[in-house]
Amino acid sequence: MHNKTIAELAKGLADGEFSSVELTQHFLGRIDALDSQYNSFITVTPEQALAQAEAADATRAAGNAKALTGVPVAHKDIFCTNGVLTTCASKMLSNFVAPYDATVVDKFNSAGMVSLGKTNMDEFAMGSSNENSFYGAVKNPWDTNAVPGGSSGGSAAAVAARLAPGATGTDTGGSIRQPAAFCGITGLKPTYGRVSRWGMIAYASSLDQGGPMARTAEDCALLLNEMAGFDPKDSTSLKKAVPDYTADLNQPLSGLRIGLPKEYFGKELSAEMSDAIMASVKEFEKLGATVQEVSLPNTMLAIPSYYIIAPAEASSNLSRFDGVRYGYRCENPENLEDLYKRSRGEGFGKEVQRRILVGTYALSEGYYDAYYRKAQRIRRLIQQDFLNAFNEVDLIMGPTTPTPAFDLGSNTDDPVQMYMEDIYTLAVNLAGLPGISVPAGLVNGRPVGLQILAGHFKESQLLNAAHQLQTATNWHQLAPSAGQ
Ligand SMILES: NC(=O)C[C@H](N)C(=O)O
Repeated sequence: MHNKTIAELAKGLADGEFSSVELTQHFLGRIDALDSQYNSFITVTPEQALAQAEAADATRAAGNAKALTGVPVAHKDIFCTNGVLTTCASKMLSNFVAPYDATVVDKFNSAGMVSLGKTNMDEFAMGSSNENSFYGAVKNPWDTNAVPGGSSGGSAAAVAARLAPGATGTDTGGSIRQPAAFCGITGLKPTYGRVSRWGMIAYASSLDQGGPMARTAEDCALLLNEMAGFDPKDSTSLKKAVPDYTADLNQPLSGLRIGLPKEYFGKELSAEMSDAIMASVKEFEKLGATVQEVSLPNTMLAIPSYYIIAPAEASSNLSRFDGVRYGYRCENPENLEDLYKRSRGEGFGKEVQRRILVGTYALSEGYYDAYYRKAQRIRRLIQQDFLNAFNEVDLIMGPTTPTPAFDLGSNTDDPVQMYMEDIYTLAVNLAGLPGISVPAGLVNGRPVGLQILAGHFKESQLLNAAHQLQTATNWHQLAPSAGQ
């Protein structure tokens, strides 16, 4: 059962091949038996999952099932879940039981879906390797010496190891796409404003966006159908009708214009990586697409710009964790200042503290113009680069990451090297665009991802291209031995 896609599971449920309770028990059993190897879950909720599964089976028996009723998934532990521990992988929130559901969680529940539990992540979504978790690093199911990517590393590892058929993720600078690439699954970052951020613990509010992670583009389309839509509780969610994302999956690709940014194929990309990506591009040519070079001249500025803007917003968002209202509180504070200092000093991990310091500095008087304002101006130029390119082509393609998954511990002493991992993903968030990472084969035995980008709100086009690739090739079916 665990090797079936969400589309196949939905069909199996509809055809009465198995019940949601059976399916849910099967995945809970796998988590129990296998997750000690990967550490992909922070919290597993078997009782709630089985209650939801029973309710789903009853709904189906009454003839009221919807498309994904009874399908189990996992939620990144950044989404608030009513009555369930919601930690953001931080000691700061290690005692926080959310009193309400995030809109995304609520939508999944209303669709009759089952939540297996909450997945591990980099603390407050800050990281590219899932090594910054208070609950310990997540291991890549393809090779437990390798990182799964971050920050949605638990979601990616759980899906790759077949512990859940799909999961939610969030992407501020690559956090869905990069772990999807490292774990050999498919992950979609929607257009900024497409999915509600309400109840998704804020990191950098002008960049954060939730999205689906699953094994196939078709499954991502099914999940996005349930996630997307206007939410009056999120002022940045957009009032725009949600199409059926599965409707265009089989559109032919003849005449599709693909742009390859020359900046994405520079010397930081190895020949093996480039060959893997070009093999996918060749498949699109066979499907009738044309390929041309495009330029995104400000690509290299995405890293310095993002790593000012994201920490600046984080320093403001994370000021709410003060040891007073909720979350971790230090023992025996001497006075209010001591309470703030020690609660935050003890409750936040190193990388989170680094970003709060960088962000506070960048926003401080005298430095604001030199850093924050400048970063925002660069952001505008980066967005313009994409708009110019999309005048010439329909989709942009390139690698999701410069390398396959690196070894655990290999970048932890060098934050700048870790930030460099995000070179191809950050600009997409700065521009608010949608992007998808799809499996594109293996390099040195570890998965690599092809990133496909489209104009604002063109998720259907991305999913169509990704699905056609997955119809013509079988890279998305490769499984780590753990998943067999
Ligand atoms: N949150 C993300 O999208 C990951 C990115 N590497 C960051 O640390 O900001």
